[in-house]
Amino acid sequence: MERVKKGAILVLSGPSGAGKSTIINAASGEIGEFYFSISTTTRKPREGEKHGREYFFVSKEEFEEDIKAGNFLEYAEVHGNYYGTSLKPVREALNSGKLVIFDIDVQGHRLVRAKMNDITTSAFITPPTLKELEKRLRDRSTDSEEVIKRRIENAKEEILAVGEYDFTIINDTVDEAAREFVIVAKAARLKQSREDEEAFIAHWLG
Ligand SMILES: Nc1nc2c(ncn2[C@@H]2O[C@H](COP(=O)(O)OP(=O)(O)O)[C@@H](O)[C@H]2O)c(=O)[nH]1
Ligand SMILES: Nc1ncnc2c1ncn2[C@@H]1O[C@H](COP(=O)(O)OP(=O)(O)O)[C@@H](O)[C@H]1O
Repeated sequence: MERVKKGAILVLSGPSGAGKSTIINAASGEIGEFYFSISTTTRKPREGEKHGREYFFVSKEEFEEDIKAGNFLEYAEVHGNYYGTSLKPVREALNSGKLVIFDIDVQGHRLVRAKMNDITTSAFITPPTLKELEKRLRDRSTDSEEVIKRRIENAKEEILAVGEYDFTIINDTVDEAAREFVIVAKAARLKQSREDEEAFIAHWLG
């Protein structure tokens, strides 16, 4: 009997400006094949963002339709907007044995844990200090001062959830944080096939 391979999940969370996108991009060539879950959001696109690449940008009404239809694996309100993970593509990627990477907030992480704990690995990423986070958010120049202030206030809450994650990555330099992310992704892959424990045992027994 062939050992059936099923996918695994890697959740990356951290405050706005932590470096989640930067680290995933920097490490993407080193972590083998993976599926990045593109979320749906009611946030307005930033300059340079493309529908279907960073996010699926929808109206509040469309998002609420999707909630009603049961289309989301999880969703949450973050910094005053809705963000959600569509169930269908994630299910397909997991069924084909892929590592699925989520960039979602601490509420989303709790929901994924509640549903798929046995195949989930998680990492919380943060700059070394709140002060450095503020500096990076301002230097990124993608958000208004009002939006930045809100995100900094939320960061003070989000950091309290750091202990809920398997790993913490301190994003001091991009190179080092990306190297650590590669190790975390390898660890996440070790949870592949855990769903199929019974099939594995049957195969092992011969
Ligand atoms: N729960 C949940 N959170 C999400 C999802 N997509 C993105 N987020 C989180 O929403 C927050 C804001 O994301 P974004 O507006 O892109 O800002 P950024 O973190 O500054 O790049 C981040 O903490 C993301 O991790 C999702 O599908 N579900
Ligand atoms: N190690 C680092 N040192 C300095 N700047 C960084 C570092 N990592 C990321 N940045 C910068 O900080 C900003 C926030 O990073 P980003 O990846 O957009 O964060 P997130 O996706 O978590 O919101 C970006 O302008 C990015 O270029």
